[in-house]
Amino acid sequence: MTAKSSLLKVILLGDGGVGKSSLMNRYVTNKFDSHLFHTIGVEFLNKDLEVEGRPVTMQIWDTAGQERFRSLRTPFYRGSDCCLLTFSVDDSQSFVNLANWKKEFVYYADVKDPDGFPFVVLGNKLDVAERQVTAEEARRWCRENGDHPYYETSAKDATNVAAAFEEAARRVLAVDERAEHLMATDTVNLHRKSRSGATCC
Ligand SMILES: Nc1nc2c(ncn2[C@@H]2O[C@H](COP(=O)(O)OP(=O)(O)OP(=O)(O)O)[C@@H](O)[C@H]2O)c(=O)[nH]1
Ligand SMILES: [Mg+2]
Repeated sequence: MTAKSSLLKVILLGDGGVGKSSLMNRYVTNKFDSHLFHTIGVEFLNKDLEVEGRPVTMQIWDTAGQERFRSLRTPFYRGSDCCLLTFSVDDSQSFVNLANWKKEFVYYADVKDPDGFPFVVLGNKLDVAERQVTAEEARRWCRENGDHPYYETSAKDATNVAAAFEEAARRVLAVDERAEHLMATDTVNLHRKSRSGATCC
């Protein structure tokens, strides 16, 4: 009997033009289009994969990064299992804005435990020569803002794209496993005889 596939909702956030749609398209269809239009609102695509032997259906939500579409995208944050905070290594403002994106997500997704929530940070457009953000700067931000995994990607030549999305899935499954473990150890077994034989009442 094949194991049931877990459905994971993964959302891409980040400034307009950093490459969110391109990353989703590269990962799901393995295509790259250098003349993509700005996303309006949100779109999603599904991708089936296996993570550590477990079947997973990843529902990837791509959002409009432009400020004017904030009210169109924020209602879709709720219920996300992982958030991919995306910037472009050739655009320092998109890197500076990561903190705002994280704050916006935590607020509208109503995340109860931001420190325990799986974020993955993507520095896209690695193929572009003129960088404005160094890998060290980006890694330091990730370390200091929640110890998030960091991937430098290129939707154009596919560098690290699958690796970044697979890490997102691993992080979600790890959170689920931790929660299941806590549930299992927290539940009191009312039928088990107490070891010492002592009775409480
Ligand atoms: N060189 C290079 N260009 C890229 C890469 N990823 C995206 N682009 C280009 O950057 C532009 C913006 O990419 P999009 O994927 O539309 O960006 P977005 O984050 O979805 O933008 P919004 O929909 O406005 O939020 C497009 O012209 C892409 O072809 C990349 O890895 N390398
Ligand atoms: Mg887009």
